[in-house]
Amino acid sequence: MGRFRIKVYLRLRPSDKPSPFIHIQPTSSTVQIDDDKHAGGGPPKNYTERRLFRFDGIIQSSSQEAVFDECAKGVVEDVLTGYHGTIFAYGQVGSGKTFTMTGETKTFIYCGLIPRCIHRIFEEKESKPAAEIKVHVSYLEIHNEVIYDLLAKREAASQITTLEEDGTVEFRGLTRVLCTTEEQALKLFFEGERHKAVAVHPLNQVSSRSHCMFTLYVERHAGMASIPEKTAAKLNLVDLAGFGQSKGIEFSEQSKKEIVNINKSLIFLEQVVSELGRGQTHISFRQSRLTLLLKDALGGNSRTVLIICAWQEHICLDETVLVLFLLNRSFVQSTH
Ligand SMILES: Nc1ncnc2c1ncn2[C@@H]1O[C@H](COP(=O)(O)OP(=O)(O)OP(=O)(O)O)[C@@H](O)[C@H]1O
Repeated sequence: MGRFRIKVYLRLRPSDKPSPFIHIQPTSSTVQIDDDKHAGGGPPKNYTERRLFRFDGIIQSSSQEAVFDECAKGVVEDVLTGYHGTIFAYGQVGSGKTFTMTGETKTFIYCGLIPRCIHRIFEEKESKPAAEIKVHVSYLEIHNEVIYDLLAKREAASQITTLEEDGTVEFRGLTRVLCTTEEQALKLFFEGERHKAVAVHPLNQVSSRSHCMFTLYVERHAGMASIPEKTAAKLNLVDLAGFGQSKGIEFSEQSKKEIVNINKSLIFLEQVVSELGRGQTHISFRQSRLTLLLKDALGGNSRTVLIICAWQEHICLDETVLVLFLLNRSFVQSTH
């Protein structure tokens, strides 16, 4: 299968006092960030040569439903016709990744992409019984470079090993549950959420300390007039742990270890992105659990959407530029 282009969206966390150095041009989907050398802050010196960033879309104050329609709906429709899909959120601590992927779940209007993807898949299953759609789910997290099964007892989870089959990454030992209803899938997702590794961080009271992937495996067992073949595809929904500086902040030994592991795995991710951007023949996917986890998504065998979440506050400007520069350059500049 040929390489699909990865779509990149920027979601800016709402702010009462956005940095005056950030200029958003919604019509051209670009963000211009001014140099702030004189004020002693602003973009890190290495990155000053380029500060205009282009996206497939910029999300500022859209509803959760609008974010689903713009970023995720097309991927889910493709999964229903047999293409693998991946949607992942990346950004600084507290920038809105979990809000984007999970959302606030008490009322549907604030639900994020994962409950909405589940809803759309079961809507299709129920409206087309002749297609005999079967849905399985799994949920894993990578915490300190160990893979845990969020649908099983935590201590059993480190038995999971990764293997590559038919060019896609599979996880041996990971629980996969057949769900016949939307409620069942949602219940498993929320149960898994409760097992995630979280901690208090100065930028976020409930900060994810692990990379999490919820997967829906969708099989169509009977062909139909619109889609004659039987199909099988998976949709990976990934909420990455946030990167962040730890300078000047008191953290426990456990938190320090988590921060080192998170930042290290995100650096490996950026390396892979950069290798892909340069068109290298060998891509170092195997250097961390995270890059292996995202191999399908980045390597071209999947419809992939990256949502970069970012703060607009001036105090976070260095990190915002860094995230835009590192992940955005390979995907977007080469494609527009
Ligand atoms: N677009 C948004 N609209 C409204 N509230 C938001 C938005 N983005 C984030 N928030 C709020 O900001 C807080 C932090 O967001 P969230 O937990 O999603 O960040 P995160 O990027 O997942 O952080 P971490 O990396 O620490 O896990 C939450 O209370 C969330 O509700």
